Amino acid sequence: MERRPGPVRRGEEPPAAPGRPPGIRVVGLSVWYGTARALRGISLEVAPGEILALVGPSGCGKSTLLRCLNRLHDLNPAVRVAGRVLLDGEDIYARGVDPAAVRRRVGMVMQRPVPLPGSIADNVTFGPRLWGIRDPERLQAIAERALRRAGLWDEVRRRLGRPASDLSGGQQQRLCLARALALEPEVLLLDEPTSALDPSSAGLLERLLAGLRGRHTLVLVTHDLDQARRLADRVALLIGGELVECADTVRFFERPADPRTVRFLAAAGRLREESD
Ligand SMILES: Nc1ncnc2c1ncn2[C@@H]1O[C@H](COP(=O)(O)OP(=O)(O)OP(=O)(O)O)[C@@H](O)[C@H]1O
Repeated sequence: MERRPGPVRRGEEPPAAPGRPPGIRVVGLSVWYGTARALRGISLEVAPGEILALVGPSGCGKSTLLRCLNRLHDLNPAVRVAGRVLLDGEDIYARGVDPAAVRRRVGMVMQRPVPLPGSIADNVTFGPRLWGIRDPERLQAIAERALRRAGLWDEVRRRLGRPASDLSGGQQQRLCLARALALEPEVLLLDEPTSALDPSSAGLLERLLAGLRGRHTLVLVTHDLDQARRLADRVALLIGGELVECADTVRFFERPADPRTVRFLAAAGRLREESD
């Protein structure tokens, strides 16, 4: 099987061809915002091509963990990250690894769709243009492919030059997905991607994400336990910055091992009674 190269070092062209997506291994990861510790020695693995859902009460550190996986905290000097994050065995925090190249391999979709100023096409081709692709035909092909994969092509094909802000909220979130997919990321991080959407747009996005399984490795932060159950192959529960349990989705919901998981699921009304 084709192996992808490791994290790209400064001055190298990042990999673009999709092959087997990488596995992720998080080892002893801790994060501090100033002196406040937000993550406490998290270790977990994400298998190549699977969807891992991160769940837990508000403030438990889900988004903090997600932002470690593409070195987004590097942009905030008040944040300290300790530990390792390995993509196919290579530490993305190793000396000489370019964070921008990591973020190309590890794309992200945020909770609220925030289109960039400019047209629909400009939004989708933003990343590829940043990485030096100039040929208009190539950019158009990239935009079409990404918009198709994000389920938006048929709705926007005749108005690619219109402002992205003209789109509905649900369309804007799919545009953000297209913008991330335009760089052919191997890993996709999703921070509550459907929570700001109406149920129909949320359902559509969820089906699109399910379709990405296998071609990308996905890590999804969600408060929606039904969504985690529908989408994820495995679920990880964080409480107070600690990893409580990481298990196959069915086992997580039906036979949780840790009493704190049992309490969390019971409080959310998601624990089936023995007699069920
Ligand atoms: N930029 C920041 N500066 C300071 N503290 C922060 C920052 N971001 C998060 N925190 C703190 O770190 C802890 C974890 O926050 P985080 O956003 O990762 O939790 P979360 O589980 O994603 O929460 P939610 O479900 O409410 O989005 C919280 O105590 C939060 O207040």
